[in-house]
Parts: sequence; structure tokens; C-alpha cells
Amino acid sequence: MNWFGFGRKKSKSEAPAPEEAAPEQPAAPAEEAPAPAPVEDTPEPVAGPVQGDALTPVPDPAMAPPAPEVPATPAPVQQASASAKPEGFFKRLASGLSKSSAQLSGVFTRRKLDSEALDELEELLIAADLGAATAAKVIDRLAKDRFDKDVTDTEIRQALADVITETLEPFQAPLDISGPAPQVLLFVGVNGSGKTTTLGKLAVKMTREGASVITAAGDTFRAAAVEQLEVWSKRAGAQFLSRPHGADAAGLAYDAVQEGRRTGADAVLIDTAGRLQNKAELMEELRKILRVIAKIDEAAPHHVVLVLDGTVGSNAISQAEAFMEAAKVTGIVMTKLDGTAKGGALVQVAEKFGLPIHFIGVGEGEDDLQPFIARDFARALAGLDA
Ligand SMILES: Nc1nc2c(ncn2[C@@H]2O[C@H](COP(=O)(O)OP(=O)(O)OP(=O)(O)O)[C@@H](O)[C@H]2O)c(=O)[nH]1
Repeated sequence: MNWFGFGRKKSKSEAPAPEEAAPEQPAAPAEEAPAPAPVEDTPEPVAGPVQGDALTPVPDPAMAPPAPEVPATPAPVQQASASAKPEGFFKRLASGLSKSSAQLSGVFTRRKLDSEALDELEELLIAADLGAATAAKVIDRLAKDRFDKDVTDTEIRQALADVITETLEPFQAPLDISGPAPQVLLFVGVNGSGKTTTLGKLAVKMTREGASVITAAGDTFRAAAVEQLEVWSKRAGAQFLSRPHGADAAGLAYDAVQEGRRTGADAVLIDTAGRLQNKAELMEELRKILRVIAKIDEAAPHHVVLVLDGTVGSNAISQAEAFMEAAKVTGIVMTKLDGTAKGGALVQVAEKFGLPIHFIGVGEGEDDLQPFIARDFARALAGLDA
């Protein structure tokens, strides 16, 4: 299954190698893409003191997830591949979501489905971050079919899985990068949500499927993020672009898209900062990146992927709202579903925003980014077998 939609590996004639493409495909025409750097958007001041401020937590609660761990480098390659091989796809998903499914198992102690049992069940579903609407649907379904009857644990889990599947199926969508090359993907989200890791994992998946990929370390304020992306890019065999610490991220994004055109790359993946001095500044930086990229290709970025931290539960909604306004988000990846009992929040996010869900993260390794399949997610969340 190809989850990127860019089809088979391109032949040389379809996707010229960098050396072949360069002379024929210079930078875009001057009126479309002013060279050498974006002109209207002057680089932001990046004086030394900014560094300290840039790392200061944002006061807005919607923008600040609870103290994420952000190591300087991604998980070692050996760890990633060792954890990837032995288990099947569903087993890995189920083990990733085990904390969330365990959270729901407190539900299934009663045998007779009377009003009290239904109320208790509803409360537990809401506490598991599934949201009131989904909880009510599960309760309605059970009440309709099984009220005052004995129910088994499996029957309740099945009803839950069915409702979640029906709710999420419309949002199951591969990341389609089959459009004109280079497809430009911008990764946005609060700091620590997993943007850099997700971008790295995607770069690995894409290059494995035969795509030529450029990565751009647009989080120029966090040195570790740049190093982290460089490691992932080497692992993926992707071309990596960065700029000195504190440099203008929009300028880097511009260069990356130009480079993608010049080399005939399939995809340009641009990381962004999750935290600047404040939320307004972060959003302005994102808008600036969008403006600058559009000077080269008005259809770019083709995808704005919002990376949400699954461990924050329903707070993911307020995080998403902030980015929705500034960045015209086109799809969602929810990460860290392995480390949380709040995986049910994905259902709320989907219902609220109605955006495609491309992938979910169930670990730090390169194979821990799984295509989002509603039925599998629902069954794993409900603690059922594949
Ligand atoms: N357990 C687990 N950890 C993850 C997952 N995705 C990312 N992480 C970890 O979460 C931490 C933060 O990830 P990053 O990719 O650095 O987050 P970021 O959004 O780029 O952060 P900033 O650069 O500060 O904006 C790292 O330790 C990642 O390894 C996941 O699906 N599961």
C-alpha cells in the first residue's frame, strides 16, 4: 500500500537527477520568485538575546504542552529497527494504544446494562477523552440493542469500536503527494509535539518508496531540532538544508523550495519552530513562510501538516485551533499515542475539525509512524483484536 500517493518510484526521465535538472530548470521567473531571497519579507532580527527568549515557555496554555521531553538527537537507528520488526502492524498499534485501551477497561465490569451501568460507562468514555458526542453515540447504541440485558465485555468493546470506526472513517486519508513536483509540505505544531520526529519518519518512508526528498530545518532557533533533523535526513538519504542559528526561517523555506525545483525533487519537507517569544510571533512567522513559498509556487505549500501531541488529550483541540487560523492546515498527524491514556482525543479532534488524519505516532522509531486506519485504531483503542 502506498500511503503517499506518489506512486511507483520515478524513472530518471520523470524525475531528473540534480545534475541533469539544474541547467534546464533555473529558478522561477523573476516576477514569480524574486531572487536571491524573499524581498518583501525582510529577515527578522535574530540578535543574540532572542535565543533565551525563544526558549521561554509560551504563556498561552493552548500553545504550551506539558513539559515534553526533547532530546538532542532522535532515537538510535538500531532501537527503531529492532522495535519495528518482530510485531505485526496491528500488534504494534495495539501495544502503542495499550494505555488508552487500559483506561477504557475500567468500563467493562458490570454485567447487566441498566441505567446506572450506562451512566457509568458514559462517564468513563468521557474521562478517556473520547468526547461527549462519541460517548453518547456508544451509549445510545448499547441502550437500543441491549438495555437491561446481560452484556459481555466484548459486546461493549465491539459497540465502542464500531462507533469510533464510523466516526473516524471519513477522515482516514493517505498523504497524497502525487501532484506536481516538488510537493511542498510544511509541518506545524507546538514545540515538543513531535514535528521534527514526524518529518524525519516521513522522510524515511518517502525515500523508501522511491521519492527524492529535501528536508529543511526551519526551527532555526532550537539547535537540537536542527541536529535532530540532520540525523533523520541522513537516515532517510534526503538532502538536508539548514541555516545558522536564529536565521530567518522563511528564507530557508524559500531556498528549500527553489532547491526542490532545481533538483527535480519529489517532496520538500519544511520543519517549523513550535515556540518563539510568543504566540503572535510564531503565527506571524508561519504566515511569512507561507507568503514566501507562494512566491515560487502559488499552490505551495501543498500540505500543511499539523502535528498534535496525543498526550495532551482534549487540549489538542485548543492547540489545533491556534494553527488552523494562521496556517490553513490540510491534515493531521497525532503523535505519542503510545505514551498516553488519552488516545481517544483523536476522535474529538477529528469531529471538531473534520480534517484528514494521515498518520499516528506510536513510538519514537522510524516505523512507529503508522498510516491512520480508522478501523484498526478503533479496535486497538477498544482493546479488541484485529
Ligand atoms: N513515545 C513517542 N515519542 C514521540 C513520538 N513522536 C515524537 N516523539 C518524541 O517527542 C519528543 C519531541 O519530538 P520533536 O520531534 O523534537 O518535537 P518538535 O515538535 O519538533 O519540537 P520543537 O522542535 O521544540 O518544536 C522527542 O523526544 C520525540 O522522540 C511518538 O509517536 N511516540
